[in-house]
Amino acid sequence: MKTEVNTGRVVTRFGAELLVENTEDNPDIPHVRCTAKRKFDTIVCGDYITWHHNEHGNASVDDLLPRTNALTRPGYRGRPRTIAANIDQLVIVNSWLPETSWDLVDRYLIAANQLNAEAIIVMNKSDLAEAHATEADWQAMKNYEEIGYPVLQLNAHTGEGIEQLKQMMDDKTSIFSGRSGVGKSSIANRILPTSDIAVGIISDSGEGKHTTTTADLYRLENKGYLIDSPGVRDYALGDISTQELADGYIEFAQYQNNCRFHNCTHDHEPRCAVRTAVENNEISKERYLRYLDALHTLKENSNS
Ligand SMILES: Nc1nc2c(ncn2[C@@H]2O[C@H](COP(=O)(O)OP(=O)(O)OP(=O)(O)O)[C@@H](O)[C@H]2O)c(=O)[nH]1
Ligand SMILES: [Zn+2]
Repeated sequence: MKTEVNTGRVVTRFGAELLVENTEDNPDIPHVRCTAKRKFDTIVCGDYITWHHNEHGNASVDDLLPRTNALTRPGYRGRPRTIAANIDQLVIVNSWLPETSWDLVDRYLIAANQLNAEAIIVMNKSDLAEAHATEADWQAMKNYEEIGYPVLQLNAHTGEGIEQLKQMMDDKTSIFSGRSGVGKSSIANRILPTSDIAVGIISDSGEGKHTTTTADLYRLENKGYLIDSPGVRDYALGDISTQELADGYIEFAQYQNNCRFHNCTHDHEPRCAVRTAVENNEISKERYLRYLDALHTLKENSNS
């Protein structure tokens, strides 16, 4: 008979074995290794679970608690596979070399909206801004701030902006996203208190090699977490509908109810309130044009 119910958060998984952070108040041990039955194969990094100790000094998973959201990737035969759960915030990392693609930033913002997560836009390599940032880039950054996204200038080499980013990650579970070479590892190294403590616990005990198919949960200062893995980092937006695309452009929301057609795609439809807002400079023309590009690509793909 079970005599106890404890709560925990999944740090990482190795097959049927989970490394779990003990989230009980004043825990006797900070981490516990739990075995999970087949029905819990879907449990991923970031999940909250309940667990109990069993006779042999080990522990078992009792239940998977409800998720606020889950990050998925196309897996076997394109079927979505969950890789991480309960993400509060996407930290979208960009740099000046490789240069920033505002299309990609928009796509991550759509993904954040889909996940119902917050988003921070980080511009790393501030030392290269003077040589590479154009007037249009500064305009784009200003526009993101105007519509409500924080934009942070950062330098992972000097540490500029790092404290501010750390504070923005307090009390939240974040992931870093962005293309290769923008500085995600460099920033993570500055933010993580010590490298990989938790994962060391399980791999030292000879539990086999850690695979990259799962993600890892890192505890930050002030009750924050970072979920990280190669799969999380190059997370890309999956198939979305035209409605989901428009929803990702959050500044359209206050206008779209005034469009003549309730299912207006804000393209060629007459009396489109979003287009009027663009003409009146209430919505950034550049972002609207990127929306139209994305819309047309989406329509082409659904026709092919
Ligand atoms: N000039 C400059 N270079 C930086 C800065 N931050 C990182 N770099 C350099 O950019 C390169 C890429 O940094 P990484 O941290 O490996 O980038 P990443 O995003 O983790 O790359 P992937 O692992 O490929 O996804 C390295 O040579 C870093 O030293 C910065 O603030 N300024
Ligand atoms: Zn419209």
